[in-house]
Amino acid sequence: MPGLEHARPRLVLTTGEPAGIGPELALMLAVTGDLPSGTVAIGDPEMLAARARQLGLQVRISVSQPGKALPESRTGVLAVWPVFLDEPAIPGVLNPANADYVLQTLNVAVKACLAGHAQAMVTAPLHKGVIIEGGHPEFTGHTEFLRDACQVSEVVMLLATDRALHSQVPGWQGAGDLRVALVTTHLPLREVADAITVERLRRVVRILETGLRQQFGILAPRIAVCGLNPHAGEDGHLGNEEQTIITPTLSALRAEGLDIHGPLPADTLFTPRHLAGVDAVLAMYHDQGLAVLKYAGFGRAANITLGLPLVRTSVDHGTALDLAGLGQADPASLKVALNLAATLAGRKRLG
Ligand SMILES: NC(=O)C1=CN([C@@H]2O[C@H](COP(=O)(O)OP(=O)(O)OC[C@H]3O[C@@H](n4cnc5c(N)ncnc54)[C@H](O)[C@@H]3O)[C@@H](O)[C@H]2O)C=CC1
Ligand SMILES: NCC(=O)COP(=O)(O)O
Repeated sequence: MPGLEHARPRLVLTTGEPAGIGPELALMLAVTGDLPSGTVAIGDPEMLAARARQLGLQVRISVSQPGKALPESRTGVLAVWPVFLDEPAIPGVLNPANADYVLQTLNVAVKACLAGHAQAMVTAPLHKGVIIEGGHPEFTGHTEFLRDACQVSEVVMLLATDRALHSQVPGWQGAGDLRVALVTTHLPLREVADAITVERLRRVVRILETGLRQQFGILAPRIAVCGLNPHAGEDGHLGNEEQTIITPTLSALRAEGLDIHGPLPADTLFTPRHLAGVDAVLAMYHDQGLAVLKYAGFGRAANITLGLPLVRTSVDHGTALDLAGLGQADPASLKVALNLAATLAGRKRLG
């Protein structure tokens, strides 16, 4: 958009499930002046103003429209592109009638990024179940939604703790700071093994390796890959996916020049000796990788979707309905996600 180009990247922040903690986390960061200055939130302005009043947060909601000039974000001001709720939101109480509202905030963000009105999108948490109940049975998460909205065939979910987000951390040993990517994302465990195919593993490793180089500036990423089964299959006695799929695929990728190790037993891969020198761990499924990541750094990590034509980051937590409307949720992960988005957007612009 000529004439509206920001010195700093514009970040669009979807405020997520309106009954969850997303709206109040955005408001909290506005109060403390921790929103990067080009940030604009997407959500219902009345809901945001009401949540601020309820929590006693002194925030002025400044409404604008995509493509129009924005007031600079500054302490006490939350710039908002409006999307309107279908029904009033009650903190902690899910309402499927607002599922379309949540998806609409994502559509506005994607459109803005693809049109160049924003340089990155950051997502506060949504509730997958209520979106499904609200008439979208195919919905499984932001990651897959963005893959489809951007019309790419594969994306990769990578979570990283705060320090590991910066590739040049001297002496990073992996003992407490991690980057973890997933081969499969939001699938019932029963379906995971069938989803691990040579083709998918190949595509995921390629996207991960490219993302580590291009987005994190790691020249020759070293990737360690978990096995699927206990003890990486125990030579085929505890499952054969390692022998039939994972090992041959990794060997082929190694022959193509990738610095890739495994499959390694997942229970010992996440120990300092095995993580030394490793830039990212590739886990086969959601809880195999994310349980460890969250143990290492819950609340100070961010989620990045690799393989999209736009920059997208997110928090490391969910909607925390038990905390919504109480003002007790910690905004630290949202701050990490916003700062990471600004860094990645800046790099993309330069690169
Ligand atoms: N990026 C996203 O949109 C994500 C969405 N979700 C969704 O969130 C919903 C709830 O998921 P759960 O598994 O219950 O995870 P959750 O992260 O919402 O809650 C797990 C526990 O962590 C606490 N917690 C979460 N965020 C916190 C914060 N910022 N400060 C302090 N404590 C916090 C909660 O109070 C709860 O005790 C699900 O529908 C899930 O799919 C989960 C993860 C990411
Ligand atoms: N646990 C991470 C997670 O579920 C993130 O999901 P999403 O970003 O794809 O919505």
